[in-house]
Amino acid sequence: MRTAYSVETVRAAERELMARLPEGALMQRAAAGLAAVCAGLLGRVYGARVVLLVGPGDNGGDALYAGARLARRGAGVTAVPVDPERVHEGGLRALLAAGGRLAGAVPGRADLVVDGLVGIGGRGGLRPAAAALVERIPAGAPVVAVDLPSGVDADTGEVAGAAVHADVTVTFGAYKPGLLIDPGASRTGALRLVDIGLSLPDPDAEALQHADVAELLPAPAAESDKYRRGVVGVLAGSAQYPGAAVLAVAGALRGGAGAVRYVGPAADAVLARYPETLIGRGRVQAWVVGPGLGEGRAAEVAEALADPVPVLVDADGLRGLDPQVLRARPAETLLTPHAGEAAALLGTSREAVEAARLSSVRTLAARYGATALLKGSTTLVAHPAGGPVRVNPTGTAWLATAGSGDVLSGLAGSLLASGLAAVDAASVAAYVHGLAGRRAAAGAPLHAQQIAQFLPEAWRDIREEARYGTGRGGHRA
Ligand SMILES: NC(=O)C1=CN([C@@H]2O[C@H](COP(=O)(O)OP(=O)(O)OC[C@H]3O[C@@H](n4cnc5c(N)ncnc54)[C@H](OP(=O)(O)O)[C@@H]3O)[C@@H](O)[C@H]2O)[C@@H](O)CC1
Ligand SMILES: Nc1ncnc2c1ncn2[C@@H]1O[C@H](COP(=O)(O)OP(=O)(O)O)[C@@H](O)[C@H]1O
Ligand SMILES: [K+]
Repeated sequence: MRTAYSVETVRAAERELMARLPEGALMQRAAAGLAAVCAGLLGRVYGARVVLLVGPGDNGGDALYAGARLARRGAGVTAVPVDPERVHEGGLRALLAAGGRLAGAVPGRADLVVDGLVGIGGRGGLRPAAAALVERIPAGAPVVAVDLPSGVDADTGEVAGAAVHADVTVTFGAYKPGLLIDPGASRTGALRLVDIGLSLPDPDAEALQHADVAELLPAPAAESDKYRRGVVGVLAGSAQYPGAAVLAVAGALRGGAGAVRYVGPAADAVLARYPETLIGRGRVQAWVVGPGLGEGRAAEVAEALADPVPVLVDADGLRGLDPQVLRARPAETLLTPHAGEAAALLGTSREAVEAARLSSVRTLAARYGATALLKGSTTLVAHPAGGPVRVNPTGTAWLATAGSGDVLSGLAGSLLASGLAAVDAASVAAYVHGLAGRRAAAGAPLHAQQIAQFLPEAWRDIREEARYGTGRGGHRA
């Protein structure tokens, strides 16, 4: 599990550790790790042109001390401060003593740029003086961000105005949620964590990795039968959107349940493609409700919600949901909106949800008393009682294709029916779906049926890598 911690938590852990260490020891650990990553990227340090963008706080201090280490190995290091009156004193002294120099403007050429403008002390978008330095970063020069790309909110991943686009981010002590969640995540490039010895409590966000998913994936026991494995009911599709039913069933058939039961007007289309589907009402261990339902189906949605089993609500099923009804349910509810549907549930705009994904998913879960999976560039899963938000590390923007969400809801519902808790079903489904999407796309456009077709391969890869370390991996960073 990759875990991430809020600024407040990181600061508290830092204070606790700093009290037990000589002054400046933590910053030296950070700078040593940063310099090592920079040296690795440069290959040859001697003679390399390194530019440090230096803000007024300790983030600038880290950059200066790392620059001093590179200068001692023969790099030509130029520090450009945002404000020459406010530069980390010890760091500047170290850099100058190592042969580095101070400049008033960003040089036109660099082999490496180090972004030490702001770290966890940054608030809001970059101010004009800092943003002006970012604009002058020489084209093509690789950028290493110190702790986080300046301009990205460490706690949320929100970006208000200008922000650095890093090729590599070297973060200290712990990942911060903003490094894992878009739009911040798309600015970090490759993530490197430098251990500075912090002891940390429970995380604020967490991302599953192959081994975690492998442990959660259901597998039939020797004495299993189709009913014991769980039956998932799919209430989806309409005369207008029969394909949504087919795609939700396609996902559900590949999600671990022993049988898929379809309810709705698209039975012919479903059977034509998947004759193994059971048709019509009957007992189920979980419901998937909503894909392609169209209008005027509220009574059927209400009927499914009245069944005391876990229910996943997606797409048209999300319209006009009553939080009181969800809160009163004796079993878990899982909502799987995209940003537009989440906006409707929260009474805000799609843009507001996309700009603040973390707070949106938390609010949604708390307000509706349901587990919430917010789809999109970074899929997030929140539990109604709080706790760490799950951040999905797999996926590709090629997944933004019609019907992709229907496959996801079928898959997640099938995992619910096989007994996973809603948070696990949601985050495992997003993980496997994202991996299948990447396999299916392989750099080219894909369509939703392909995602479903690649689910077994993704599933197998996860199990194999966890067991033998032989899979092809699934992590974005
Ligand atoms: N603590 C530790 O043990 C360790 C900490 N470490 C390092 O310290 C970093 C935290 O350092 P920090 O607390 O000094 O804050 P930092 O990120 O440099 O930013 C504050 C400065 O930026 C300014 N500023 C703020 N917002 C801005 C904006 N939007 N646009 C422009 N400027 C803005 C703000 O200006 P002010 O508001 O004061 O005018 C203030 O001067 C942390 O990320 C890690 O790198 C490591 O060495 C490991 C050990
Ligand atoms: N920019 C993106 N990057 C990664 N994944 C995305 C992006 N946009 C959408 N997705 C994923 O694609 C799927 C789209 O689902 P949804 O919006 O419900 O589409 P549909 O309703 O057509 O099925 C979700 O799994 C979502 O997380
Ligand atoms: K930075």
